[in-house]
Amino acid sequence: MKERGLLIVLSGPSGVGKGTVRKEIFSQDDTKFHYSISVTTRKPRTGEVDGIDYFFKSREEFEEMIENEKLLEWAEFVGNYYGTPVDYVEKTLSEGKDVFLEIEVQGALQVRKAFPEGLFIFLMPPSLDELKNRIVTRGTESADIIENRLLAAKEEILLMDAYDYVVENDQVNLACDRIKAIVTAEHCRRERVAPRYKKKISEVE
Ligand SMILES: Nc1ncnc2c1ncn2[C@@H]1O[C@H](COP(=O)(O)OP(=O)(O)OP(=O)(O)O)[C@@H](O)[C@H]1O
Ligand SMILES: Nc1nc2c(ncn2[C@@H]2O[C@H](COP(=O)(O)O)[C@@H](O)[C@H]2O)c(=O)[nH]1
Repeated sequence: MKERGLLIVLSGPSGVGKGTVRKEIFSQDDTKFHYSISVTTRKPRTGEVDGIDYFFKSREEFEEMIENEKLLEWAEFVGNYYGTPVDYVEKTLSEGKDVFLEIEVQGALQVRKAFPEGLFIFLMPPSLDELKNRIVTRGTESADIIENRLLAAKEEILLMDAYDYVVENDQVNLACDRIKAIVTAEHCRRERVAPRYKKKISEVE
């Protein structure tokens, strides 16, 4: 039977740079991760494409997916539903490929329960002032939604201890390198390299 892939979960407060870091990682030639496209009831932002950025659904459609157990996890975040289609994750992992989720904290904690063997990374802003600066500068949300996302961020940051790693996103390229190094180390630790070395050691003994 094929060895299952690694489930990598990148989470953190709104505006910290999860999407930016994820896109940078996926733009690099050596990336072998498979991005799980989420489902949301949020309206598309300018430039966002259905089936690439998200699968955009109505609330009724989303609730039907919950009802039919089509989601690995889901959360209502500042007025919209977000969720991870379970079939894609299961199929891709069973093909031995690594799956990359970019999700908020409530969802990540649900995935932790379903996949305790996953790799959970929390992306941290250099400061709360910088987080606010980033989300305001992005210019995609109204002032009241920004306020609510920043309020949520304060609660979310308190949960960082539930993650395996905390990575600071001070500079995009550095955050990407840190995440890629963590995944490589995790592969070595888990199954790829470690058993080979264990075998070599037992041969010496
Ligand atoms: N290291 C960085 N330094 C400066 N600006 C950054 C950095 N990383 C991301 N940004 C900027 O911060 C803003 C928010 O980034 P991004 O949309 O990737 O955040 P996010 O965590 O995915 O947000 P959300 O959870 O709301 O989708 C963007 O304008 C992005 O260009
Ligand atoms: N629990 C989940 N959270 C998700 C998922 N896809 C995205 N997200 C997170 O929602 C917030 C808001 O996203 P935005 O695109 O409206 O800015 C952000 O933290 C995303 O990471 C998901 O499938 N499940």
